[in-house]
Amino acid sequence: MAADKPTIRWGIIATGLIASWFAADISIPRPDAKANHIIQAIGSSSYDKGKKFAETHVPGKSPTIGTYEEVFANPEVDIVYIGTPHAFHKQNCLDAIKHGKHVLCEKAFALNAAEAREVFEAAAEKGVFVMEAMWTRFFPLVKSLQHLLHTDKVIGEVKRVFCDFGLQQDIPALPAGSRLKDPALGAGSLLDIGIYSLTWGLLGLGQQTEMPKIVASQHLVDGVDVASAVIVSFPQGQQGILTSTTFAKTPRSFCRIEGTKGAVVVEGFVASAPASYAVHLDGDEEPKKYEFERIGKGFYWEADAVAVDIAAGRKQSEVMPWAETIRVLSILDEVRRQGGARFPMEG
Ligand SMILES: NC(=O)C1=CN([C@@H]2O[C@H](COP(=O)(O)OP(=O)(O)OC[C@H]3O[C@@H](n4cnc5c(N)ncnc54)[C@H](OP(=O)(O)O)[C@@H]3O)[C@@H](O)[C@H]2O)C=CC1
Ligand SMILES: O=C1OC[C@@H](O)[C@H](O)[C@H]1O
Repeated sequence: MAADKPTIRWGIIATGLIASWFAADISIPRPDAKANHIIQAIGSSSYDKGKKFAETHVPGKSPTIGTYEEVFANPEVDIVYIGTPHAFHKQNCLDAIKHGKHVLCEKAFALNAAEAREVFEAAAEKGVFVMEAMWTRFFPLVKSLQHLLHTDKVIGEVKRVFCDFGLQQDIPALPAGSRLKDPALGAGSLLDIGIYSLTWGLLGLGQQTEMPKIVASQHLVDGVDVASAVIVSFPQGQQGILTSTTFAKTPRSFCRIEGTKGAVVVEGFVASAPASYAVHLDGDEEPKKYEFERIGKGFYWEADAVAVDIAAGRKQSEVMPWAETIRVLSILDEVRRQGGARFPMEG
């Protein structure tokens, strides 16, 4: 373990898909890691699930297995990683914060902006670090793209971003308790995958912090949105045309950013770290391709950033600050207001 880097001890709550990806990824030895990551504790609804999770995804180590509450109360845990369904994020965050733990909570950070505000107020009062795990914002590809678009302005003024994310999930065929089907768990394509289209749209259009004008339409099946189409418009005329669906797997996902001098196409799956983007400048015969390598899936980029922020005493990330989580959720709130998707606990 490198002594010149911060060391952070994680408590992971939930043993589902994302928790398994996160645990495996931060355990990968990386020469360029910015932090040492220790998985200190696993919290689960079932001891057996926790034990199996540890054996499978944290092999050779012996994290403490317990309930969520035991993870929150564990003095050897610095930060709690929350990988539960959307509907539980607010309470899980509040419980962790109450025990003085830092928090990294999966996207979507909460069901709506009001819930997120409640969590950030609690974090500010307790003086702990909290961040939404919108890992996309930490990809080296995304950082490179933002620099190319907004610092070097290689394609001129960005005018439009098109982003679509489709995942084929046969929602009616899923079991009743699935987080993708049950509105009480925060189900719906918008919070699950539409949030990626929105993220690429906001990042592609620039660093605006204001709320855009929003026009949205959703298609609901049994109260769950299976398709969402959103147009965000900013005062200078920039527009994001941002869609998501669980009807079909759209061809490897898609993101195209158009400027006054050319366009950028992001190639690959926009929810996992894409491998490349291509810059098509007006008048050029061939696009210029920028390629990015990674090991594992790439969750360690956000985890490293969190560890570095905490070691520096910061309470928020500059890359995914509280105000941005609230802005994203406020946009999603408005999309659902226009589109009709409601969660039962919202009344
Ligand atoms: N960043 C990314 O790429 C991804 C992010 N996500 C996000 O991660 C979160 C979880 O998604 P995912 O891992 O796919 O979900 P899963 O359904 O695979 O896992 C959720 C886990 O939460 C726990 N849980 C607690 N209460 C319930 C309940 N009532 N019903 C179901 N599970 C419960 C369970 O763990 P236990 O029983 O051990 O307590 C369960 O295994 C979501 O916010 C999602 O948007 C998901 C996939 C990818
Ligand atoms: O964040 C996500 O990305 C990958 C998808 O499989 C998953 O449903 C979603 O939560």
